[in-house]
Amino acid sequence: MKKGPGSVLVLGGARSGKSRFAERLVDASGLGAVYVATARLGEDEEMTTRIDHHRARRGPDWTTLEEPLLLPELLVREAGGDRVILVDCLTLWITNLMLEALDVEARCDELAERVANLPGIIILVSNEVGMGIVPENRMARDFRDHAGRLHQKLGEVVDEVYLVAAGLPMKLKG
Ligand SMILES: Nc1nc2c(ncn2[C@@H]2O[C@H](COP(=O)(O)OP(=O)(O)OP(=O)(O)O)[C@@H](O)[C@H]2O)c(=O)[nH]1
Repeated sequence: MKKGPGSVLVLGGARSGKSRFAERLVDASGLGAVYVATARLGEDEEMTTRIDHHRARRGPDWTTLEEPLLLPELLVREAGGDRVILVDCLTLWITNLMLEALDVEARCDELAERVANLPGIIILVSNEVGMGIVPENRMARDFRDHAGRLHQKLGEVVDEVYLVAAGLPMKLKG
């Protein structure tokens, strides 16, 4: 990964090892680490346990920010300086926008524009959800489409793209 300004998209399925890979990129940069979680805390016990594991793995050197909705705004505030920002994950952000009935496409356009223009290193983690059969449920189909469209938009503007499967990253761009 570049040490200068740059942006990276890390895609993968559930439990693919994408978060761990993204964290390794941050560690390798040697810069201050900011973890931006889009998950809402306290949704259920199982999620709380997962989050505890993530926090323990990251350790005390990371700054953690939790932002379920206002992600572009947060990046504008936090990007730049001697920090790397890791956003985990975009698919949960899309879910949160959908549950609030917000304009997902407009927010995704804004995110891609910010990522293309902000200083510093930004690493975005997202679930590749489009490879299964077409869901019967309308909301699930919309979600899948939003995620696919956002990944394409970001794929155009970021410097590097990886797809992680079985814990192994495959470089798609950069
Ligand atoms: N609110 C909050 N969420 C967190 C924190 N740390 C991690 N998370 C959330 O945990 C989620 C990722 O956890 P998992 O579901 O275990 O990851 P996964 O995608 O199944 O697995 P991998 O592909 O291996 O990363 C992300 O949505 C994060 O937002 C935290 O400190 N606070």
